Parts: sequence; C-alpha cells; structure tokens
Amino acid sequence: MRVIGLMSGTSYDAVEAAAADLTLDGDTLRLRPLGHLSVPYPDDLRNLIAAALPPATTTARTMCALDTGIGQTFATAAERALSELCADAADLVVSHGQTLYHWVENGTVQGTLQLGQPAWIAQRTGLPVISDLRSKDVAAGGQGAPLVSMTDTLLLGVLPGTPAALNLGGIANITVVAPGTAPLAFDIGPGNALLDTAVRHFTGGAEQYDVDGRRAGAGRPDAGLLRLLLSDPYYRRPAPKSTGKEHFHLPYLQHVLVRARGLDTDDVLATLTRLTAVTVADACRAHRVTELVVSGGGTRNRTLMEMITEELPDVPLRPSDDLGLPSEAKEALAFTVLGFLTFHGLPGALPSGTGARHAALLGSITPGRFPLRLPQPAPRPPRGLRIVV
Ligand SMILES: Nc1ncnc2c1ncn2[C@@H]1O[C@H](COP(=O)(O)OP(=O)(O)OP(=O)(O)O)[C@@H](O)[C@H]1O
Ligand SMILES: CC(=O)N[C@H]1[C@@H]2OC[C@@H](O2)[C@@H](O)[C@@H]1O[C@H](C)C(=O)O
Repeated sequence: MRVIGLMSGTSYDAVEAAAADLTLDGDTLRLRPLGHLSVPYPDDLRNLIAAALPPATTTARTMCALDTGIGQTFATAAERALSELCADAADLVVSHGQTLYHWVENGTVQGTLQLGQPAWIAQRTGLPVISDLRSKDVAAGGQGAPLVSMTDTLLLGVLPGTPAALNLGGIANITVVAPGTAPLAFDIGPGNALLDTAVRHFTGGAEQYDVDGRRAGAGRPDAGLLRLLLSDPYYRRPAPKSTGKEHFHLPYLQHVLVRARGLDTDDVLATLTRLTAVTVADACRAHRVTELVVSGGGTRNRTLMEMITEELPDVPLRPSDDLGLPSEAKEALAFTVLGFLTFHGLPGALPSGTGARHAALLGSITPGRFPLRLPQPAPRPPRGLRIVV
C-alpha cells in the first residue's frame, strides 16, 4: 500500500512529509521510499506554537486555533506529497501532529498531546488518516515515545554487533539492538533543544540555530557549566524514559546560566554542544554500542558530530542514508511504517522501548472520502525491514 507519513518534531520549524510503498512479504516488510518534502509553518503559526509551549500558559481558544492551524498545515503537506510524490494515488496518511505537551511526572507519562486536527487532512486528500499514535502506548503504561524504535529495530537487526540508531532532533533519542536481548529505546536528553534556545536567546531571535556548529566550534566548553548541566537527574534515570521541551526550556537554561555568569556566548554554545555529545556517549557506553546510525537535523552540526566522534573514538558513525533512509525523512518514513502496521492490525509500539505493559495497536483512524476499508489483518508481525531503492 502507498502511505504518506507526516511529522513535525520538537523544533517545530516545518512539517516533513515522506511517501513510501509498503508491502509485507512473509517476515519482511519492504519499504520503497518515494521521496520527501518539507512545508514550513507560516510565521504567525510558528509564533503561536512558541508562545503556547511550556512553561507558558495558554487558553482553550489558542489551543483550538493551534489544532486548526497545525491540521491545515499538515493537510497542505499531505496534499503536496500526494501530488508531487505519489502521482495523486495513495491509500493512507499517517500524521504525528505537533507535540504541545508531553506530561511526565516522576518518570511516568500521564498524558501526551499532539495537535493537528486530522479532519483537515482527510477532507483535503480524501484519504483515511491515522493520527494520535502515542496515546494507546501511554494508556498501556508506556512512555508513548520513542516510537521510531519499531522501525529502527526492524532495520538494524541485520547489522553485526550492537548497533544503535541515534536521532539528533530537538531531543536526542536512541534505539539499541543488542543480540539476544529485547531492543531498548529512550530519549537521551536535549539534542538541539537547549542549543537552539540559547542561540535565539543570545541573538534576540535574529538566529534560530548554530549553523553548521560554527559558533560552538569557535568557543570552548566550560567544565563547571558542563558539570552543572550534567547534574540533572534525568540523565541518571534508567530507561524507559522520555522527555521534551516541557523540561529543557529557556527558564531551565537561564536557571543554570545564573551560576555560570561571565561566559562568552560561543563558550556557552560549545558547552551545550558538548553536553549532547557526552550524554550520547554515556548512553552508548552504558549499552555497549558498537556502531551508530545517525539521523536528524543535528547531524548537520559539524561541531556536534566531531564532539560525538571524540567522545566515542571506537564507535563508527554513519548516516541513516547509508541504510536507505534519508536522514531528514527518517521520522516521517518511520510513521509510514507505524500506519501500515495499524492498518494491518499489528502493534507499532515496542514495550521493551516504551515500557508499556503490552504492545499496543496504535492510533486513531479518521475515515477519508469513502467508507473505511481495512485490509485483512496480517497473520504475524514483520521481523525485518528491507528498504527497496
Ligand atoms: N546546518 C545546520 N547546522 C546546525 N544545526 C542544524 C542545521 N540544520 C538543522 N540543524 C538543527 O536541527 C534542528 C532540527 O532538527 P530536526 O528537524 O531533526 O528536529 P525535530 O524533528 O524537530 O526534533 P525531534 O526529533 O526532537 O522531534 C534545528 O533546530 C537545528 O538545531
Ligand atoms: C512526545 C514527543 O513528541 N516525543 C518526541 C520528541 O522528539 C524526539 C523525542 O522526543 C522522541 O521521543 C519523540 O519523537 C520521535 C519521533 C519518536 O517518538 O520516536
């Protein structure tokens, strides 16, 4: 079946759309990528999201406006993917939506809210839409994240040693596939979240991120500030665990920086970049990772990639593109996999990754123009993912 995946991550810059043809062939799920594209949020909507994110307070009216505006932007991305990537023929849209709040208390996820009303997507494309993919896992006692772990696990299973997939988005997450044990997945901590926040703060909003890691590359990490940042108990919490910008936001950064007065901006950025590198390396060492497959916007930050290599001299790094999944489209493609699984009656969550009591069948389905027709449930889940180029 032909599936369009839509994703906007914690950096909330744009909606990524990817399309793929998926078929289940015995134990193997075959995925043929059809391309991907990106639709930036209109400036006013992006500002509205920024103003509503924690620790800000907001109103029900704003939440309604966000649900509508995000849904409409996702619908535009779906329409464009349908015509530009799918020659106007697809079977399903899978929409992650935009996370507005991931409610974690003492390590337990109480709820998670992704906005982007799927009715707009169904209305404009005429296709059925699967949305709200995290809530069933949360209701089963899981973290509801990271959900890419299913795709990662199916993909990495063929590699030797203990491979891991690392995504460097706003939040960095990892999936570790060690032989003979259940795969592990968790959010490591901030990938670009604190870095982006610091750049915006120090430039008064003139710059959005540290382009190519140039500023951090010109600075020097400060040992005291790094120690302070690393003292956050989140890093010591065992998996399963997830986090977000509810925790790693501007007031969090300001609170830490008060104790590091007098540091040059580039030194702060170098320290934040080193924080991501050190926490990634700690996660890899703790799980004896032998190879890292990397994706996400952070892979474009040369200083970050150099620092990760320095921290992990014995672990080769390669982009997910090497395995057939373009780095910037990996998450959107992972959601095509999740939609395919739900449509075929198969669980998309990995309890060993999310900590759920059982593997949940994910998502809510909004019908398209025609009555909903689900295929015959698949007899068993796939054991591997083959990318067909
Ligand atoms: N050329 C670049 N140099 C440095 N950093 C970059 C570059 N391009 C992108 N980035 C970083 O990547 C971020 C976007 O990454 P990405 O789109 O993978 O995150 P996301 O999907 O929103 O987050 P998450 O995976 O946590 O949901 C930007 O905010 C920026 O920090
Ligand atoms: C609640 C939420 O939106 N979590 C995101 C976020 O961004 C990265 C990390 O934190 C990850 O756990 C998750 O997204 C990816 C796509 C996931 O679920 O695998």
